[in-house]
Amino acid sequence: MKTIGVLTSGGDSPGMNAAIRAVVRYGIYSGLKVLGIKEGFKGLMEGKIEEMELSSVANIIQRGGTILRSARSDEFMTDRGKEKALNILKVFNIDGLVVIGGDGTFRGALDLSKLGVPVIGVPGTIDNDLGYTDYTIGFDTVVNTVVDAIGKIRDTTESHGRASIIEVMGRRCGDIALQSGLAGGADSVIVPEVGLDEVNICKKLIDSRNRGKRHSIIIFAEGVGDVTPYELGDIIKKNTDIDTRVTILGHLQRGGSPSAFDRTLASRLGAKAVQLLLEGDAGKLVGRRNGVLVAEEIEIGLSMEKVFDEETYKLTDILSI
Ligand SMILES: Nc1ncnc2c1ncn2[C@@H]1O[C@H](COP(=O)(O)OP(=O)(O)OP(=O)(O)O)[C@@H](O)[C@H]1O
Ligand SMILES: O=P(O)(O)OC[C@H]1O[C@](O)(CO)[C@@H](O)[C@@H]1O
Repeated sequence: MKTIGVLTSGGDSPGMNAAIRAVVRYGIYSGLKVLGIKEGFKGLMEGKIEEMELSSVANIIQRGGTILRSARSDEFMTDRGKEKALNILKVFNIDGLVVIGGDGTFRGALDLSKLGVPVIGVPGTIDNDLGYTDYTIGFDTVVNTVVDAIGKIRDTTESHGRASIIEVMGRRCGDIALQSGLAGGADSVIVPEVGLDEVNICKKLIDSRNRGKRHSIIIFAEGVGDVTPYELGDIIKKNTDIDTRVTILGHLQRGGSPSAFDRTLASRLGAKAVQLLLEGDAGKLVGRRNGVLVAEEIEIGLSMEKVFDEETYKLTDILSI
């Protein structure tokens, strides 16, 4: 193995830069030439590639976003798109590839692996929606960002005696809502894994109001579906007469400097990805389970079920009585 490429794909996540830095520095330390592929699989198909030096990744460990930029590409999902990508990999003599992204990115990696490309996936997504790893890079930072936002929203919610519904990201996975809900002392957490029980939410609000509680915080995961946070606000007003406000945290959650946890995870996983390529042990996803770094076959890692943390869900409910 002489030359490796690295790309970031899907939604960016805080810590992606730390992972790029680790791949580049560990690669160069190991005697490899490292190429940075811009804009994910799209940039790969278009040959948007440049050599990375030690200095290319200086001063980025603390920065959010991704210096390689990210993209989502439908064309890459076609046979023609993958043919283009394979061609570019040959033109640039890329012997191994590190892709940093979420489950969609890993499905793309699996396709490339089946076509004979030695590829390693590094989990960079805020959603924490992958079953084979306890944490994805970016999740910890986002939870801290959301907890900080909850604290600020709580101040004004309390002053006005309202209920605040705060929508957080996480397409099909309630982990961001769940962890930030517990850490932020939310009264209710609504996640796609459980769904919305508006009767129970209204009952809880009335009970706590009757006990003298002046305000409530409801965390609403964006992937819940049928009812929007605004519709939930209307339902609450109609059934409890409690004034509600909705805050959609949106992309504010994905920016900002990564936490120490995410920087550490990204650094360790980026280096492990390069190690596996050097050992000829490609076609894997790297991650962390029970504090230990792991590597799973891409297909197996993708098929591992993401287990919903019922215990934390119940605890959040109990502690908010
Ligand atoms: N089934 C698939 N087969 C091949 N390539 C795929 C597949 N699904 C997604 N991809 C490629 O991976 C890219 C990123 O996927 P996606 O938009 O789902 O983000 P992601 O990697 O899941 O990250 P995030 O969880 O942050 O959204 C897609 O734009 C597409 O090019
Ligand atoms: O960047 P976009 O295309 O708005 O995507 C937003 C989605 O990406 C994620 O941030 C990561 O998958 C989701 O939580 C969110 O639904």
